Amino acid sequence: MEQTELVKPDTLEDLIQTLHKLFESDSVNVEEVQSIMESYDSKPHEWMKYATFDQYRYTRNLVDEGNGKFNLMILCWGEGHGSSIHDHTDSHCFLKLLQGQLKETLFDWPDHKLQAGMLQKSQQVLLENQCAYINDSLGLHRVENVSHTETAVSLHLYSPPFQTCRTFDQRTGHHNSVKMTFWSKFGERTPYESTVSQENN
Ligand SMILES: N[C@@H](CS(=O)O)C(=O)O
Ligand SMILES: [Fe+2]
Repeated sequence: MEQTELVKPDTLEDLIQTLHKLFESDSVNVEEVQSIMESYDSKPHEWMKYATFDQYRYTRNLVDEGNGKFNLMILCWGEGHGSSIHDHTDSHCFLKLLQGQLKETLFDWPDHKLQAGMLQKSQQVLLENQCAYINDSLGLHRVENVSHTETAVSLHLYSPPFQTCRTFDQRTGHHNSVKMTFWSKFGERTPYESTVSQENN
């Protein structure tokens, strides 16, 4: 298989260009994508225009549509904001910290026969510039900004792109399908109508 030469991206723009190259082929090299995302040193002035916060829940801000191969977005987490336990609709999910810290808790898929609650299987704190990876075969996760004093900003890449996911009730293991929306796209606030059903948080 052809290997793309990996050069550390100096800017967010460089990173986006490299990601476009890496996703030209049909197979995704997870380690390669993870390491290129990790090697970008976050510089707030480069992503500031996408970083818009909501008082009540984390926001999803679309940065790039990756020629239809991936969605790249910036998520902004206020103090104490977190997601529900959720899946990633059979896509690859890369999650890089641009600012602050996030706690990621992993869960196994619930066992329908047992009808029991969901037990967490591991937990990690992601630090600035780190890049985590998950897909449905590794399990489900919940992501939280547990800080009471600091916000957090993360860069997420999903391939292929998806618009719905499933959220899970930790106590019962029951799930719901939820539509995922963007608070802003390419730096412009999304009109109100299309943001009303954001429910993964
Ligand atoms: N997967 C979630 C964010 S996270 O909690 O990983 C989302 O795209 O909204
Ligand atoms: Fe997630």
